[in-house]
Amino acid sequence: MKIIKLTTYRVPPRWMLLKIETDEGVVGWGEPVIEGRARTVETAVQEMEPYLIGQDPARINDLWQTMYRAGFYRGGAILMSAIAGIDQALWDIKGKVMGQPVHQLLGGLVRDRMKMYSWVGGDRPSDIIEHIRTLRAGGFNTFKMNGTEELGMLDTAAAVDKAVERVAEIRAAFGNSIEFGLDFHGRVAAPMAKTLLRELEPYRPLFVEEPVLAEQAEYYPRLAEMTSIPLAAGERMYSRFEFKHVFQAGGLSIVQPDLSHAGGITECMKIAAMAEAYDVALAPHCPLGPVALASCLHVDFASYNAVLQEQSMGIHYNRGGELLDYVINKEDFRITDGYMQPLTKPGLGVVVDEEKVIEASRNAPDWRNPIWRHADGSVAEW
Ligand SMILES: O=C(O)[C@H](O)[C@@H](O)[C@@H](O)[C@H](O)CO
Ligand SMILES: [Mg+2]
Repeated sequence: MKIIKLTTYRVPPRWMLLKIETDEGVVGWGEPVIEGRARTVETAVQEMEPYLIGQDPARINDLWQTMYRAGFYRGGAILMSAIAGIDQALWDIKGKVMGQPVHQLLGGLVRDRMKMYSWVGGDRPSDIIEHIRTLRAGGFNTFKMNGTEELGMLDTAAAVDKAVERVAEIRAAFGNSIEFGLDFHGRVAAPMAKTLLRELEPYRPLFVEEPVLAEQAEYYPRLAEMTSIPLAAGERMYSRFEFKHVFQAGGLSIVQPDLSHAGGITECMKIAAMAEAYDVALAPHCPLGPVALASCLHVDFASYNAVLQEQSMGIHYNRGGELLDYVINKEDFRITDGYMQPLTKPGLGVVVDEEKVIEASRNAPDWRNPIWRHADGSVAEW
């Protein structure tokens, strides 16, 4: 079997789907994308084509290593997202050829169902209580929200109180009947992280995500020393070579590699194994589309230390397109009592509505995240 064609489709709300065709008619789908840089990743996928056309899609490991090493320069958000989506599509092809869901090719199920969580509250966390109530009625009991709005490197007690009050309201409304993670989203600089973590401690969030920016990873162990709140990060780390420094330094209780940013299934399985060796939990990041989510789930169902899975149904980014809009087998993505079952169709288990994808790709908007500014006019981390 040989790879004969790669086609990318940028589609609303902010995703990109990749179709890899073979000379025997087997097709694989991937989701190579960096939110807000879809066109850049699209060019990177096109630049990877010479390594793939005419090659045997079964040789995923060789194709992965060639894409990673052959161009001399390597790593980073763009190239690793391009490799990620291609890798996903190659696993999709392999599963279809072998008539097996990908998790079976990864050693089979390590659990019967996977715990999912849902975003609440949007960019500027508001009316969270109602949002949690609605989602709880649908069976979720684990949530994530932004921990704060924009925050200065040195901000006020009032700004800290505002962030803490929101969390206090949640505990007052729901007690310990729900769990929630707080995503600092890189908005909190090191000087403020300690204060916020200390003030949030009594409310016992399930985790705090990106307590500081990934480029400040050396703070993770120091922050972990001063809080009992589990610290999580990983969506802006792109290979096992980046994660290894974090495992060695310690500080993270949970790693959140993104299956569409960190080299795909092949790489994230290696990151998951490294994490297990350090007793670090796995909670793949996935605010994206169905192929990215399916790829996460196959890794989750084959990884002992997978504890939680993000999914984008109803997320505040999904304007103009929802998680399952391009999926024919929507019933396979049902979430019951906050859990998903394994995807059992051959490959990744996503039956893509290609007509809808092609139609939606005709005038897909170029999604960009908002540019926030502090009161003094300087750019704020979004
Ligand atoms: O935890 C999450 O889902 C992420 O922080 C998410 O909010 C961002 O990755 C966003 O997709 C960037 O455009
Ligand atoms: Mg996040």
